[in-house]
Amino acid sequence: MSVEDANQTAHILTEALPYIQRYAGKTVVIKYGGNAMTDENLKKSFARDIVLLKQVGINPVIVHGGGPQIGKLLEQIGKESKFIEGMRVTDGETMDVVQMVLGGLVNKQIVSNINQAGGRAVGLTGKDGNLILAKKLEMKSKATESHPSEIIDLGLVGSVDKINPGIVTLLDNEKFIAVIAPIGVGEDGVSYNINADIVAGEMAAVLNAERLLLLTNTPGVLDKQGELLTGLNKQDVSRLTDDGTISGGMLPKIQCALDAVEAGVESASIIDGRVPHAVLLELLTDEGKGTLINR
Ligand SMILES: Nc1ncnc2c1ncn2[C@@H]1O[C@H](COP(=O)(O)OP(=O)(O)O)[C@@H](O)[C@H]1O
Ligand SMILES: CC(=O)N[C@@H](CCC(=O)OP(=O)(O)O)C(=O)O
Repeated sequence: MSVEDANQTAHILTEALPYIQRYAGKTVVIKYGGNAMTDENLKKSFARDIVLLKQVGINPVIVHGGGPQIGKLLEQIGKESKFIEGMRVTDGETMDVVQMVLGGLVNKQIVSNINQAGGRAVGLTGKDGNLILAKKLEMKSKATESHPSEIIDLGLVGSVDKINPGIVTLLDNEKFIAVIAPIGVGEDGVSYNINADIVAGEMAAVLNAERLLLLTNTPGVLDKQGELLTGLNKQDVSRLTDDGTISGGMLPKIQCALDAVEAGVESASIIDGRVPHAVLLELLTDEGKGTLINR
């Protein structure tokens, strides 16, 4: 290694120090979106980042999605995916696929990658330890002059009723990393499909997290010209939603980010999970990019 390279490496490591000191002992909730799980190398670098955070005393809690992966299996069994305002319409058969993909394939792959990287991950769904109590989501259509607001039936789509974080805290105390699939359980034992962004936002609020990071497949929230919006508050979001700039999967993402900061999370960031080591860059360097959401 040349002297210049060595200096550069040392510079990067020392740059991380104030960030490590700032976040040591704090919880960071990381939403790992299905769209950010693009290739194997990226998944492995994500896992290494998480292990590194844990190693330096930060407490990462992972909430993952898997929308595209659910869509792929549904397609294989000849079922079409249908979304309304970023939420998957979920009948009984779809719910079985959701549980297989989120609670099984995706969850265990993340757990396995973290463990391969030297960490101690434990996979959970919201059913484990009654972590996520859910109820049926009540979505209403927007009222227009000619149509009053109507209830939209999304089937087995849930909203978070209550989070019992005991199991997550217990795992953290024992130096494990919790990897959570967004499946909730109703009072009657019924399973609900919950948008992963919503679970991540609620989890961050309940755990008093310092940061919420939402990893997705865009550089952040973009304006109508496709330019990155680096900072947004509640008023900006409501304007961008009303004029249609924010739509589809970005709707629950931005809403949960706002809810989390309103509940006391220091800040929420929507970042590009397709960039290798996006988590480390965002948390431990001056290089963090993406959209920062504040109160
Ligand atoms: N203003 C916007 N800026 C960026 N992405 C947007 C915007 N409005 C809608 N989107 C869509 O939201 C998507 C991200 O949400 P989603 O597909 O649910 O991702 P994830 O699987 O990471 O949760 C983007 O890929 C994009 O298609
Ligand atoms: C109700 C609802 O839409 N649930 C989502 C759960 C997975 C998810 O949120 O995955 P991403 O984060 O990858 O989009 C779904 O079925 O796709």
